[in-house]
Amino acid sequence: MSRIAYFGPAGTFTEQAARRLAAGRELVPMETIPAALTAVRKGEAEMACVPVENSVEGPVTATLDGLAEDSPLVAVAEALLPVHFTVLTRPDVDTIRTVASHPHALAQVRNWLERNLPEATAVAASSTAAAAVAVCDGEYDAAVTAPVAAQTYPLRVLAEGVADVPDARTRFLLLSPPGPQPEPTGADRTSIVASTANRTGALAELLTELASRGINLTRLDARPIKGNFGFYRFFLDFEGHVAEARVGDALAALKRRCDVRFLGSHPRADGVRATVGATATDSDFADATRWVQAVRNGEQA
Ligand SMILES: O=C(O)C(=O)Cc1ccccc1
Repeated sequence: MSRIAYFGPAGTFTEQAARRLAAGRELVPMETIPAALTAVRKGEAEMACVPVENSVEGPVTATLDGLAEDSPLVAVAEALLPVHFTVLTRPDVDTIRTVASHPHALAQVRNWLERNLPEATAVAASSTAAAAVAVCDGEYDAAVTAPVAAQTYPLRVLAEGVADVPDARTRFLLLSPPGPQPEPTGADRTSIVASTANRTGALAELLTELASRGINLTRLDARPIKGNFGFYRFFLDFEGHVAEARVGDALAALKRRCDVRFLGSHPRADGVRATVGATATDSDFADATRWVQAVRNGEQA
């Protein structure tokens, strides 16, 4: 059976996403996001499941950096999970002085903590489930976790359904080494990372390549290139699939301009169909290519 490495330990939100994306496969928890990616790069797992962005806190930077560096991995599927939290404590604790969780989780329950546990100090843990493990071990008094952690660890539920922003969601990716793409569905997302020269208009030119081909951008993040202060990589997600003419044409144009790494084309979890700009359909591109060929052959002008 193929192994799927996921950002663990058991009881993380990512485990729930991995169960949805890779049902029936062997799921192997990894302590960190880089460790999950490394397991795939070393061939110890076939794929990895990791969080990539959150509707409240934005990008998961360990995932973005991990995708830009080292050997390429591509996203073949994504899951979108609603994120509300459970607060767990040991049955013997009566005063909560410390609350641990993943920084993204702490950021999403800040108001709740201020109102309900104003005396408690928030402590960052590597994941929500790692915080639960630390509470079991007596390191901290409470953990902000995924609901499933209440079934995974012998802890007492202090509060459920905790979320400062009611409709918060996190998107997760299933990553594999480069290989055949999932088939286009009409509701796909393509992701790339581009490093441009640091000069006037460089980013605007990249965006224009997409806009002029009728491609709708869904996310843009900048991350510093480490060891090179003031220089950035740009992570771009946009509607469409590499198999579609407008996307292939845009990727070729970007490749001529700068350093580009393809991070995959896969169906969107929300099923939102791509809006294709007028004159940017596959048949528009095919007609134009045929005309150029005919001109070259001296058959048309
Ligand atoms: O720590 C977890 O459970 C994760 O899977 C990462 C995470 C943290 C906070 C919200 C969503 C995902």
